[in-house]
This record gives sequence, structure tokens and C-alpha cells, in this order.
Amino acid sequence: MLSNLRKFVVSHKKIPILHVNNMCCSKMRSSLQRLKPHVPLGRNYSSLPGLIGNDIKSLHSVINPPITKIRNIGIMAHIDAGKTTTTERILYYSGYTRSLGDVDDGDTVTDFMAQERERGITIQSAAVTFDWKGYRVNLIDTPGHVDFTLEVERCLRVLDGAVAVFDASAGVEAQTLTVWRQADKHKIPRICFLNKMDKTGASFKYAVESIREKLKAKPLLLQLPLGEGKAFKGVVDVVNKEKLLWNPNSDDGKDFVRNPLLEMSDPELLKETTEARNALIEQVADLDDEFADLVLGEFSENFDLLPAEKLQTAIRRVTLAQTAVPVLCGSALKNKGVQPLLDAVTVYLPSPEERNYEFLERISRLLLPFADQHIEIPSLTAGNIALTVGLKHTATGDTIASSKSSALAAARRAETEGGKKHRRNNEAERLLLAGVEIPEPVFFCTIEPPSVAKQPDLDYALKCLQREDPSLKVKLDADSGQTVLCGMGELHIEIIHDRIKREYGLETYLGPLQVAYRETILNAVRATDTLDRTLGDKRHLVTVELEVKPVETASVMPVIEYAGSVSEDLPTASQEAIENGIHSACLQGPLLGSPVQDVAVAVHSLIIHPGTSTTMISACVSRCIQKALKKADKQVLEPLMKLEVTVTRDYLSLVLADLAQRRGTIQEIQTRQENKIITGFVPLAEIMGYSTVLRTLTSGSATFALELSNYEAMNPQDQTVLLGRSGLTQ
Ligand SMILES: Nc1nc2c(ncn2[C@@H]2O[C@H](COP(=O)(O)OP(=O)(O)OP(=O)(O)O)[C@@H](O)[C@H]2O)c(=O)[nH]1
Repeated sequence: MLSNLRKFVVSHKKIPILHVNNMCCSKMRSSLQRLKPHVPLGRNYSSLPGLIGNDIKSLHSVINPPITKIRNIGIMAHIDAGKTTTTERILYYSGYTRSLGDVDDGDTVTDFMAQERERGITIQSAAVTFDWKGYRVNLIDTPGHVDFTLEVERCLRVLDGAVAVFDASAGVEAQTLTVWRQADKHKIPRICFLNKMDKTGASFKYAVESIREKLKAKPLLLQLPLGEGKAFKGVVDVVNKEKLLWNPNSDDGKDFVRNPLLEMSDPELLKETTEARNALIEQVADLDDEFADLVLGEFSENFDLLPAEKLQTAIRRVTLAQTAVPVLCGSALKNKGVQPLLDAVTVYLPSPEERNYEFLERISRLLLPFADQHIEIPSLTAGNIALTVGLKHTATGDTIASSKSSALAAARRAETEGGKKHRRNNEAERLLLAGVEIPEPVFFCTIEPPSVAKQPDLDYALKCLQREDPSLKVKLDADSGQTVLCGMGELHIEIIHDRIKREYGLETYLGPLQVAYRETILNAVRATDTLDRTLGDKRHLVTVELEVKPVETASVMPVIEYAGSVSEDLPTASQEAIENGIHSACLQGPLLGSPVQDVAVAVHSLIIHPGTSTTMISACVSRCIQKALKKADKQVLEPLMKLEVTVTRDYLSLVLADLAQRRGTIQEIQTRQENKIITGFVPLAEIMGYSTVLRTLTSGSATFALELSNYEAMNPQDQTVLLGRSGLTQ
């Protein structure tokens, strides 16, 4: 797979292929200032693995564990499921920190940006490295909020495995589906952790069912909870038929006992566990022929005789094949169930080697990340995650290569492996290995520096921020000359604003947040145009005749067709100029100046006077398209958001009435224990500031998740109102 081309080893000469995820510059700057041969130990950090005091003991063995003992994993989930809390426990039990961080107190290791600590949410992924029972685990905590989807995507493609954390009282939630689909796309083996088993309303059965139904995954129940809600006290290990009980008096969860289930002391629980184990064996045998042969041959009479290791090996195979997902449970907040989760990460998730990485690459300077601290390392073997510094022109999603030929060879191989049908003609495109899919921004607003003199500083800050986060787009409004920020949501833009202030020392002013509309046309229209200009002693003359017509592509990329007489002998440079002209014209629709989607452009005839520059060809085509678009019947498309609101019964009717006023359509209302889950669609323009409204309506008891569904045609009345407000007419 393309995304696997990221394995590298250090040499001082070559830098072949390495994927780039740009880190927050300020994070990097501050840690580089502190960079020493040893890692400075900050808040409650234990010695880093293998580092005793200030000595680097056998750094090589610390840095380069055998590849089979490496696990590169991500933690992913819906917002607030408890990823950061779980990560904090993991770091504590692995000895990486000496005290438990708490998101609610704002002192976690991985949420180290000021905004993360203040808001108690994860915005940027953080990487930490720790050891667990002889394994090296590189772990990335990813954000759950939909505004930061790109951040999740950029992490997923460099991971070998993932832990999906769920709120056991809510099961699969909207954003879980999104990240699950992303993990499917990158073929990442997963383990599910049903967190918050201590919470009122937690239901193991319900959460497992929702994994089966909503994620269409096959859950393998490796554990059963001992009690739910306030009664939750531990878990049963189904594979080993053992009971794990946490000492209720231990305040950090380190103290727990693991005892075999015995007929004498736990007859009921033993029976239940045996049934669960038998069901698990049957389920795995169904998915794995090798295991089926073993079970049916030697152990068909009595599954109890099947050794736990044999079952674990088979579970590992189906997990790696992604035909099923192991499910564990616990309560990160109450310090229960995290150690067995770590065991499961080492036992069931793949080492980098098992993900078919074949590339051994090189780079000049490497740093090993420990959240906001880094240690410079001399070398690194394949399968590890590290940072490199000093790259001035790269952006998140780029691939670094030592030479064009090595990148082309890698791209060719990856294309064959990925079974890609379409051949990429464009060399630059082929060089781009596995770029992340950048979602289209749905909001925009103007941003002003404190003074004109500070505009270059603002431009610089925005340039740096965009390199880290390509889902942030910045453009210049040609009419007003203002800088415009385009982002994924209100929170996204707010965080960018805040970061410019904190990290670049610039107090900026944001204009009102506006929805990013799109436009389309309803009928086919032809137009012709001629551009005749003499510059110096050179005459530039182009005549073009073309047609714009509606097509259903749900994309802002116009479909381009050429009449046979045009495509014949059309030089590549002229074709590129035509296409540039078409694309630039379609970026600014005639109604609101928004991008035009769902259009095809057919170029019927083209006459180019010898010596005409490509810029003039682009300009003529662009003008001709604008002309055609203006003549067509036009339609505004607005972003329609998929909304999921979780609300208690008492507030259901209030929330529904409010949604009706917001032009919302309700798809279904489900019951989940005491809660109602409303799913439906609402235009983005109607849902701005919804968190405050919902909080007020439901006294803070409801939660919601929003995700872009598609762009929908506005009805004629709403469109007239919108255009009237913008001072425009149809
Ligand atoms: N009852 C209960 N609450 C928990 C548990 N784990 C986390 N929480 C709480 O849930 C809230 C969210 O926890 P986080 O760890 O920040 O969740 P997250 O998934 O990292 O959230 P984002 O980073 O914003 O995506 C916090 O108030 C935690 O204290 C748990 O096991 N039980």
C-alpha cells in the first residue's frame, strides 16, 4: 500500500521516502530549545525507557527494539469517549509518568497545547513512546471532534493498529463511524475498548450490539464486565477464564488481582464465562480455517482443553486480517481495565513487519517524541515513528524522497500493490504517494491584523499553520483585499485565531463567520469569446466556443470534454492552459462568487493564433465560461449537516421543535437507555452557535455531533432571502 512507504533508517547522506506530518511549530521550537543529550524531565515524568538519571544507557537497544516487539498504535474515538484519560492511564502504568494526569484538571501529557488543556479536548495528535512488558509502544492520541478530522486521517495512515475507545453508555456515536471508516480505508487492525463502564447507564451488551449493527464489525468478546455503572469492579478474562478485580482502596488502579474462576467460589460466573469462551472459539473458528482444523481435530470434545495461547494466536490472526475486532472493557477514570488493554495491544495488534512494509529509508536528523519533549537519536529501525526537523517547504501529507527516480519506483510499486486501475499520467501526481484526503472547508471569515504593518507577520503565521493543517485554507478576497480564513467549523476557526495570538503574538480580528455555499447550473448553455490583445510587438488571439452543462458529480472539479477537432493535435501546454482557465472560472460562481459544482464543460472549437501565450488562452477560456455561467439558470447549494443529538426524554420535544425552526429534517429517533438519539439533517447556516442553544434548551444535559453530509439545493424562497441579504439578485 502507498501509505506504508514510511520506513526509514538514519544515514547522514540520503533522505529517500518519509511521510510528513508537520507538528505545531511552537511545540517544536520550544522543545528544540530544550533539546539535550538527555530528555529534560518535566512534570512527574519517570525516567524515559532505558534512561537512568541523566545517562543514556545503551541508547541503541532502547531506541531500536526488535521490530516484532514494536507496536505503532493510535487511539481513536468519538469526542469525549475518554481517549485522553485512557492514554494518561497507559502512560502512568507503563512508568512514563509518575502521577495520573486528568483532563478535567487540565494536566494531561498528550493534551499539552494551551487550548487543549483549557477546553479539555484533543486538537492535535500527540505521540508518546513507552515500554510495556518488553514491547515498545508508539502511541498517538487523536482528536475526536469532527472539526479536526484531517488530523485523525494524517495519523491513521502511519499507524499499524488502533484502539477504538467507546463510551459504554453511548455505544457507537457519530464520529466513531467516521474514524472507523477512515481506519477501514487505511486497513488498520483494531481493538475496541468499552470505556466508562462505571458510568450510570453503561451497558456492555448495548455497546457490543451497536458495534455489530452500526460498524458492521464482528466483535470478539475477550472480556465480560463484573458489574456495570456504580457496581463496576473489574473484568473477566474470557480467554483465560480468570477474574480481574481492582482493589477498591487503591487510588491509582495499580493494585489488582487476577484469579482463576473456580467452580467452588464462582459457579455462576464460571458457567457464564465458559459459555462465552465456547462462543468465542466457535466464532474464531468460523473466521479462521487453520484454527477451525485445530479445534475440530484435537479439541472438538472439550473446548476447555484448548490452551489459551492457541486461542490468542487465532484471535490475533483474525484481528490482523480485520475480519473481527477484539472487545475489552473498563473505566479509565476509575483506573480499571487499562493494564489488560495494554496487554491486548501487544498480543493482538501487529508489529510493523506484519503490515508488509518493504522500504528501508534514510533521513538526516531524527528525534524521538515524548509528547512535548524530544530526544535526538542517532538511528532508528524500520517500524518506528520519529520526527525530523528543518523541513521548510513540506506540508502535512507530503512524501519526502531522495530522488525522483526512487519516488517514482516506489509509486509504481505501490500502484501495482494497491491495484489502482487508473494510470496517473501526470508525473507530479505519481510522485505524490499517499496524500491525505483534505476535507472541503464549510465556514469562512475575514481576518485582520492589528495594523497594516503587521500583515506580513499574519501572512507568515497563516502560512505556517496551513503547513501543519491543510484543512485550513487561506485566500485573498480580490474585491476587498482582505484575508479570508476557511475552516472546518466554528471551533476550528476559533482555535486558529487563538493560536495566532498565543504562538505568534498577534491580536487579530475576525469578521462574522459565514457559510461556504456552492453554486450550480440547471441547464446547458453555449458561449463564445474572443480575446485579441497586442502586448509589445506580439499579438495574442484566441477564439473559443464552449458549452457548460449540469452533471451529477457532487464535486467542484468540472468534467472536461473536447470535441474531436479540438483535441486533435492540441499541444499539452495549450490543454493545461484551457483546463487552468476552466478551473479558475469555476471557483467563482456568478451568484455568490462561491465554487461551482456539478458542471461539465465541453470545448467545441478553439482557434489559437501562433505566438499566443498560455496565460491569454486561460484568460479567454475563463471569461467565456463566466459568460456561459451567467446566462444559465442558477442554483445556490448549501452545506447540509448530518446531526446527532443525544437528549433525555424530558427535553425531546423542545429539541425537536427547535430543529423544525432550523429547517431540520428528522431521520429517526432511537431510544438508548434513558436517552433519545435524534438523527437528521440541518442546513449549516441554521446551526451556527448550536452548542450554546442546546445547552440552554436542555440545561446542559444534551450532546450533539455534526458532520458534513452533502451540498443541497436551497429552496427558491430561502435562496432569494440569502441573495437579498448579500445584496445580490439572481
Ligand atoms: N465516568 C467516566 N468518565 C470518564 C471516563 N473516562 C473519561 N471520562 C470523562 O470523560 C470526559 C472526556 O474525557 P477525555 O479523556 O478528555 O476524552 P477524549 O476522548 O480524549 O476527548 P477529546 O480529546 O475531546 O476527543 C472527561 O470529563 C473525563 O473525566 C470513564 O472511564 N468513566
